[in-house]
Amino acid sequence: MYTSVDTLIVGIPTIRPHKLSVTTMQVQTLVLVKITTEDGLVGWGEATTIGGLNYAAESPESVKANVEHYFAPLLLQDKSDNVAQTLKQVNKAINGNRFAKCAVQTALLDIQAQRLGVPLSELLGGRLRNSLPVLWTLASGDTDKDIAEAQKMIAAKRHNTFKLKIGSNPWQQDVEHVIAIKQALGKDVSVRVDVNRAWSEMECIHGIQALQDGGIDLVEQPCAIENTDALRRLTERFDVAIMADEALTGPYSAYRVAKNHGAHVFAVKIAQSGGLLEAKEVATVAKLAGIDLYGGTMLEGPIGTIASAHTFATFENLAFGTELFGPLLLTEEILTEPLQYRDFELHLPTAPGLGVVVDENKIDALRHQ
Ligand SMILES: O=C(O)C[C@H]1C=CC(=O)O1
Ligand SMILES: [Mn+2]
Repeated sequence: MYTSVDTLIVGIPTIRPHKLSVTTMQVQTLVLVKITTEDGLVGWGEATTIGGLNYAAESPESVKANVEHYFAPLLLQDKSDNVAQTLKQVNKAINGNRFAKCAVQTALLDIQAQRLGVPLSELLGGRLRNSLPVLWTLASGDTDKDIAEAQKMIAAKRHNTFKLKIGSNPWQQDVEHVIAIKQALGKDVSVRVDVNRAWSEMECIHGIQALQDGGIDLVEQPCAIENTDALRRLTERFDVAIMADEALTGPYSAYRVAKNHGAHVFAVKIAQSGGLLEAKEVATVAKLAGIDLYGGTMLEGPIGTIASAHTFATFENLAFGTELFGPLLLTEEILTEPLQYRDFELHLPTAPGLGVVVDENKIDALRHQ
């Protein structure tokens, strides 16, 4: 029933350099998976990462190679007409490759939801909200530019919560930058930081204390991915919310962190979780352990972003909102109608499946491979 599986790599310049501790992005490389069926349905998924292999263990090129060589043959010979069984087969036959699995699962669920005539969120348990709060990440690397950018976003009613990417300078310098921005924006604007695992445990102790004293609301993945013991100790030590991000690589890792209450908040990402269904499992683990939720991004374009939105719209608890701003960081639109951002929120579409229409001519023009 599946007649083709294509993986497209699309490069889109960002609106400004986006500086993280692991890389500085000038271009985002979207990885899109397109699956077609015998009866003419088309499903889309996305497996975008950040900075090649700088952020995670899958690159755009590895996703493309593995989808073409391993996922596609499985799907093309699948006659089951049963998505759950197809996904089970894929998970049984293929180890790892969570980003690729997420893109393939998204496309299959997009097709299934279109076939049933319902928005994708309905296959994931149903929507508890039709729009999601979206913060903006300030990452120009310059304090004054970041303040001006934040003020512009507040005035335009686009974002009123900000995350600062830190960790590439000595911690004292980064903390000074954060506190200057917090002071300029005032007490009603929530400011959070993402250290992207750059600090040692001692740097975490000093840096987080200063951030907590300066009125920062949340500290994301301050220490090494594997050092979940340090993350737990920081969670016990501080009142400011400590969030696990890169440490979460699907339901099992979520369970291991949750078991010891190793974070106050989980950043749930569909790609890191290995799919939308697995992201739901991560959210359930968090709920059972009394851990709050935040809807994370791999800075995907509109397809991964709206797939994430369908998933996060089903979460009971979304105490820290989302960061589903990826498409707004890009200079080119690849949908015929852009995603709807207004009044500080992303509004979900109501059409069947993902509910978006991909502009394939635009993609052809931007494609690398
Ligand atoms: O959270 C991350 O680590 C990755 C990403 C999310 C927002 C952003 O600017 O970078
Ligand atoms: Mn993060």
